[in-house]
Amino acid sequence: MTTRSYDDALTARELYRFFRAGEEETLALRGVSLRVERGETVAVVGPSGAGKSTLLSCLAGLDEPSGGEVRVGGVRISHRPETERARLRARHIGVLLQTRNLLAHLSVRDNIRLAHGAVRGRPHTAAEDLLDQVGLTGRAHALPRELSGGELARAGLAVAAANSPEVLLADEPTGELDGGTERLILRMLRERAALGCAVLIVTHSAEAVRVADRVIALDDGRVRDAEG
Ligand SMILES: Nc1ncnc2c1ncn2[C@@H]1O[C@H](COP(=O)(O)OP(=O)(O)OP(=O)(O)O)[C@@H](O)[C@H]1O
Repeated sequence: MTTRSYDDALTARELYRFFRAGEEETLALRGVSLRVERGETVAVVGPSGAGKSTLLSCLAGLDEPSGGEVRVGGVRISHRPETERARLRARHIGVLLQTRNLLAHLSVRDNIRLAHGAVRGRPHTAAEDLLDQVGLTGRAHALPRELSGGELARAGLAVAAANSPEVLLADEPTGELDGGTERLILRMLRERAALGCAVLIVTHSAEAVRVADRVIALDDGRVRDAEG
């Protein structure tokens, strides 16, 4: 039996995020609180504009919430200088964004190796094993521009998982995949969770929702419902 502790979880408390453009103000997050335990896979769902990507960016420390806080392994990542957030992210968090996360001039394998080198002393999974897990064996030497949308997402996931992060965050990891490849990716994410990772995915996929331990529904910047 695994021992679970509050500090091991990814936690967000009362997150607010306002955007101001000229006269116009958008409240993308209106007091979102959530928690993801080690070993747990959580799916975040909701209509377009609900705040899902904004939430993921705040959880990853890529964006600063206007209010509230985010903790990873008990350590606050929000409301810190960007360099500190980047250091914490490199050490503890793997993130796949909708804009994807590969450097254009490096092959898929070199992108993974770059992620390996980002933090010393962390266990990392060999590039070949990661490519196998995401179904990209044989594409190690490809440049990002030579990959399809679905392949880019899978390569990005391999990079996100390279340093065995405690928290894995992925925005639409299976959005452009056929059924078989989607199941492969969901299995890879579940395996990461089984190794003790806290996995959170933003998704519109019914299959991803089905395999998640828990679903958090966002609507208009608020958590509407939680099941599981
Ligand atoms: N940088 C920004 N500046 C201004 N408004 C923004 C910015 N980023 C997001 N928003 C607004 O915040 C709201 C939430 O956007 P977000 O991208 O988080 O939604 P989403 O649920 O991920 O949508 P989708 O499913 O379409 O990707 C939207 O109204 C969006 O227009």
